[in-house]
Amino acid sequence: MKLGLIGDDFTGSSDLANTLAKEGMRVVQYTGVPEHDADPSVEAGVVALKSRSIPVADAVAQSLAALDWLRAQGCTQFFFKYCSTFDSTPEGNIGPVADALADALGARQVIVCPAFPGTGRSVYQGHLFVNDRLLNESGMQNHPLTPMTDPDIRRWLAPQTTGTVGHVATQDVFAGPEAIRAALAREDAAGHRLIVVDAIRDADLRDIGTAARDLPLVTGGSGVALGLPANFGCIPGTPDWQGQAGPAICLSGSCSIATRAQVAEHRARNPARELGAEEVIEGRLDPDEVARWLLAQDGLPLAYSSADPDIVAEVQARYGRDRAGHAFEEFFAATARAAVAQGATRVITAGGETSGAVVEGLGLGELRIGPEIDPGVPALRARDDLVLALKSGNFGAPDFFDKANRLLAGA
Ligand SMILES: Nc1ncnc2c1ncn2[C@@H]1O[C@H](COP(=O)(O)OP(=O)(O)OP(=O)(O)O)[C@@H](O)[C@H]1O
Ligand SMILES: O=C(O)[C@@H](O)C(=O)CO
Repeated sequence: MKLGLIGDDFTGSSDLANTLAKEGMRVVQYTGVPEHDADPSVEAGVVALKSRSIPVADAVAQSLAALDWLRAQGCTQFFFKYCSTFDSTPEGNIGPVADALADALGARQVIVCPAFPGTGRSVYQGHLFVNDRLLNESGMQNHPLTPMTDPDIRRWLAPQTTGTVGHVATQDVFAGPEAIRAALAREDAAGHRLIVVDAIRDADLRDIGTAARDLPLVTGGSGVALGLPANFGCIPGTPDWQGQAGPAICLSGSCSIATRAQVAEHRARNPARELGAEEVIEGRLDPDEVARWLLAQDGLPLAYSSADPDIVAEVQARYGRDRAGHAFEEFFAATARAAVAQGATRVITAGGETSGAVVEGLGLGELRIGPEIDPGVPALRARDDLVLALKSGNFGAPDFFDKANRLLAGA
């Protein structure tokens, strides 16, 4: 293994694996830290954690355990993947995990770059944009777990790290890899270890990748991984894919804007069942029964709890944010388990936390990466009889569920 990657959620990890696979790396996504060594043919190993919204100390401990395993597999460079919308709170977990990994590796000049132009996320003069909106006006200010209320990544990161935050601005990035290297060295000399790097185009990300060739640790969204495989001599290509026959189900616990639009579009033409917060949280809904309902439908069935921000706020005020979140996640995991036990072979999930709960609930250890469905979302093979698509909240075209199902089926 050459490149060792640690993802703070499962959809984000598959987004990252997708980028590396398209750039020609042989990549596998692991659910948590594996207990065995990797197959020697794997060039890039993505250890998917569910560490974005857990207590800081747990996120740090899990990330360090992942780092130990990746080091033991022979990796020479490491990557910490977080969300392209920099999902975190003033306590963490991006800063503390980046600090801990940098300490363990003795790394300096640690790039911090959430940009992902393919999905509209760019970093300009230290500020994160989603398309033409600043992050804090993009809808992310209403995120149920990590509301993002400041678009200045330097300012948002500052309270999360023990050091000071540096910046490599667009004018240096546009000047190419040598200028980026020089700017990183300048920020290092000024005493900054975590350095926010601007990027607004894929070409910028490739140049940053070239500049990062000898850096032990890079952090960011999947975008900044774009330029890394070339440093290992990889050549872009399309991963192989064998379609999977059998029944499909969709599960959505994401309340993000893109998912809510996808749910509305899907519901208009397919069987869809809304999971009521009261019933789920108070344990009055049976996941086996919901799984039976899903498998009894014609068309592509969807079970969802996706709701508008005012409804989510009411649910959280009544039950508490964590209790509500966990109840839905456990419910989706149990429903997926029951549906697969009853014969489902294609499972499409929306939402990072939701997808993580489902993959863990299904006990899937390794995911092989197939072709891209939409930017940031690959087809995944878990077993000979089970394929998945794990969609990040704000990713995907309006008809994502249908599109994913067609590609997973090999149509
Ligand atoms: N109706 C609801 N009321 C309150 N909380 C909900 C509701 N539906 C889902 N949730 C919770 O909101 C959280 C949504 O997070 P999740 O990561 O799954 O989606 P997302 O944030 O849109 O995706 P991503 O992290 O990929 O951007 C989960 O913890 C989920 O259980
Ligand atoms: O980077 C992104 O936006 C996604 O991969 C993600 O992590 C959303 O949960």
